[in-house]
Amino acid sequence: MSDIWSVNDHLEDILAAVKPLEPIELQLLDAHGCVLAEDVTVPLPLPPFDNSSMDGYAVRSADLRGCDHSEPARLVVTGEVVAGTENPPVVGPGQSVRIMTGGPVPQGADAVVPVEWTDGGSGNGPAGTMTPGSVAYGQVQVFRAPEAGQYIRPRGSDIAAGSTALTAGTLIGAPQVGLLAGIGRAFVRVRPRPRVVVVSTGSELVRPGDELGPGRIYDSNSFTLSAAAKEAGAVVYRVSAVADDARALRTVLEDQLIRADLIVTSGGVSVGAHDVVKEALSNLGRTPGHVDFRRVAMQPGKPQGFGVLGEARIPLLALPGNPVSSYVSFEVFVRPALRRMSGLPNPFRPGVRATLEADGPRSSPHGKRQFLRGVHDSYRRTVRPVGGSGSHLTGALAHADALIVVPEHTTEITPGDELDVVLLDTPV
Ligand SMILES: Nc1nc2c(c(=O)[nH]1)N[C@H]1C(S)=C(S)[C@@H](COP(=O)(O)OP(=O)(O)OC[C@H]3O[C@@H](n4cnc5c(N)ncnc54)[C@H](O)[C@@H]3O)O[C@H]1N2
Ligand code: MOO
Repeated sequence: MSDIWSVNDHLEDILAAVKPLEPIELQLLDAHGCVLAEDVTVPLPLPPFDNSSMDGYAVRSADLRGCDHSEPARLVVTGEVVAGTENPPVVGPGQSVRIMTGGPVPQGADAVVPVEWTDGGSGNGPAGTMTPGSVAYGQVQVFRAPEAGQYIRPRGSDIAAGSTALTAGTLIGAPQVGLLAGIGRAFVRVRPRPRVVVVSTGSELVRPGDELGPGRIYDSNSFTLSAAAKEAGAVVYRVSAVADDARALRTVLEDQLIRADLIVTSGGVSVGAHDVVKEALSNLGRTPGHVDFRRVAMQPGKPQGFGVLGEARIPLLALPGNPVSSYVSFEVFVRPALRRMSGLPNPFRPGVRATLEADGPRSSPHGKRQFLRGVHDSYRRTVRPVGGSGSHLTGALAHADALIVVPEHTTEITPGDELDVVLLDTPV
C-alpha cells in the first residue's frame, strides 16, 4: 500500500476524475431532481395578459370615486368573464363586467371590485359570495371604490418575456418544474441522473429474507449504499453479494460496466488474506483500467480503493466492509462524486457548526479525521454523539441524523466544543 492519504487529497483525486454527465433532453417530470444544462429563457410574459386576482366586477375606477355604504354606486352589468374567456366584452362608462379570478380584464376596465364590496347584483346589502349559477346581467351596487389597477395582475408582472427563468446548474425541484410548465416547456435539457452499480463482497453475506447459517451475516451494506445513492439522486442497480472469489468478482464488474456511470463496492479492501476487491482490482489483467488501494487518514473508513474500469473508464470506488465505514465513506467520497456527475456546481452537503453536548470528553485518533455519528438540534445548535466510534455500530448509525467532524489534529473533544457537523438526509 502507498503512503497514507489525507481525506482532502483522496476526495480531490476522485473529484478530478469524475465529470458532469453529458446533457440529454428529458420530459419535464423525468427531469425532476436533475440539474438544468441550459439557461431557460421565458418565451412569453407571465401572466400572458392582465387578469383579475379576485372574483368580482371589472370596472372603470373613475365611475366609483366616492361611493360608500351610504351612497353606493350603481353599474350596469353587461356580461361575464371567466378564466379562459377569449373575447371579453368591453366595459364602457357606467358599466361593469362580472369577472372570476384569472379572467382576462376587459378593455375599458382598470380595476376589479371584489364581490364582497358589492351586492352581487342582488339588490340587497353587501354580498358574501356570488350566487352559484346566477346570471351576470342587470345592475350591481358597489359600496367601496377601488384604486385604479387594484386587484389586477398585470401582464408580465410575474416574469417578463425574454428574461432568464432558470440558469444552467439549477437543481430542478417542484417549484422549478412548475415554472417550466408555466412557460410551456414540455422538455428540458438536463444532466441525467448518474447510474450507480452497487456490489457488496464477502462469502459470509446472506440476502435479507434468506436463512442465516452459522458464521453468516445479512448483507446490509449493499442496501445502505443503494439507498444512500438513491437519496443522492442516482439511479441504482444493486447486485447480489459476490463471494470472495477474485475471478468471479472481476467477471461481475465487467458485466456491470455497460449500465454504470459509477461503480461502488463494499468490503475486501483491507489487509486480510481474502480481501477480494483488492485482489481482483489491484491487478486487472486484460481488463482496461487501474484501481489504486490506499489508506486514508480518517476513522472510520481508512482502507479505500479508487480508480477507473473498462474502455469507458468508469469510476470505481471500493469502500471498506465495516457497515459504518462504508456508509461514512459513501457520504465523504461517493456522494460528492455523484453530485458532481449530476452537474451540481457545489457537490457538498451544507455544513453547520454546533456545540458538542456529551457526558464527558471523548478521544479521537491523532492524525485522522474522525466522523462520529450524532443527533443535531437545529434550534439549540447542539450536537450529541450517538453510540461509540466502533465501525460495526449500525444500531446507533440508524439513530443519527448528522456526522460530527473531529479534525485531524484534535485528540480529544469535550462538551462545549464547537465542531463542524454534516447534516444527513432525514427520510420523510
Ligand atoms: N490487520 C488489519 N486488519 C484490519 C485493518 C487494518 O488496518 N489491519 N483495517 C480495519 C478496518 S479500519 C476496516 S474498515 C476493515 C475493512 O475491511 P474490508 O474492507 O476488507 O472489509 P471486510 O473484511 O470484507 O468486512 C469487514 C467487516 O464488515 C462486515 N461486512 C462486510 N460486508 C458487509 C455487508 N455487505 N453487510 C454487512 N456487513 C458487512 C464483515 O462481515 C466484517 O465484519 O478492516 C479492518 N481490519
Ligand atoms: O476504517 Mo475502519 O473503517 O476504521 O473501521
